[in-house]
Amino acid sequence: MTAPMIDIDGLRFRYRGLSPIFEDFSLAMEKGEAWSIIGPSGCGKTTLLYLIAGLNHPEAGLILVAGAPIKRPRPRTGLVLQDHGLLPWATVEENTRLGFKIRGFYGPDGKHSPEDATKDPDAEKALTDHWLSWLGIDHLKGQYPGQLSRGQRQRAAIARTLVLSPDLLLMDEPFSALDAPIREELQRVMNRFHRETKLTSITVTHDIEEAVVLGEKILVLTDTVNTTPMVIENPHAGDPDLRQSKKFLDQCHRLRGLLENKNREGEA
Ligand SMILES: Nc1ncnc2c1ncn2[C@@H]1O[C@H](COP(=O)(O)OP(=O)(O)OP(=O)(O)O)[C@@H](O)[C@H]1O
Repeated sequence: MTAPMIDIDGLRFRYRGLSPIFEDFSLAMEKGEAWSIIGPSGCGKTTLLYLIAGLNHPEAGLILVAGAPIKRPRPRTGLVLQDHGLLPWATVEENTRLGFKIRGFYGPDGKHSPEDATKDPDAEKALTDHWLSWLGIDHLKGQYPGQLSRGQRQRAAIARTLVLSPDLLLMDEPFSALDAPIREELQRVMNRFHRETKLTSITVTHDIEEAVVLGEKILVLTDTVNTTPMVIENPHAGDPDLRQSKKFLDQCHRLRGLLENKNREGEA
């Protein structure tokens, strides 16, 4: 059996002076799975994502990613945030290539760039062209972020992450600032991405429909301390016609019920 992509073992975490968010929390996420994380505001969704990203550090327990304990951010983990974070003075193409520049600056040090990375300008150009075109924004590569719609900016941010060939994709509320039709369009893009690449991905969301559309497995967190993880199996995530199906409505209804119960437990 191959090792899980993410193996969380006995995690304890709290911010200084606050009550614990995770206590003896263990969970495995297998290679190739698409996960959603949902839960009430302040329950620790982003905190968990940042722990997996190596931006937060456990007080106790261990988090392994691709078999190695996480002590700091790893170069092969891709992170997409709600606020796309594009450089306003650089074009879409320059923004997309930013990661290559940073990797080129530091060299293959294992921190900013994988230790086996080699500099290959032709490969970098091919990857940039591929992902800009795959995301449908190649015609915008000479534009600046201020000239793009929000959805186009988020596509550029995704391209910038994907050109670096991550083996794990973490997304924190990536589409929450977008209007519903654009958000649904980008969810379809990510469904297609997962079908084609089978990259392990985790999306933090507060949106029940988004959790059901994107996550083959849905982790439900609670705003009291998280101990035993609650995981909902959601095998129909990514089906192109899911939104129109009864399965979708049923799953959203079930998740809404769980979240309401969890909130009530939190208030009790
Ligand atoms: N850097 C920090 N220092 C101290 N407390 C923090 C920090 N970041 C988050 N918190 C607190 O920890 C708790 C969990 O925060 P987190 O951002 O992980 O929640 P979330 O589930 O992602 O919330 P939301 O859905 O509102 O984004 C909250 O009570 C938050 O106020």
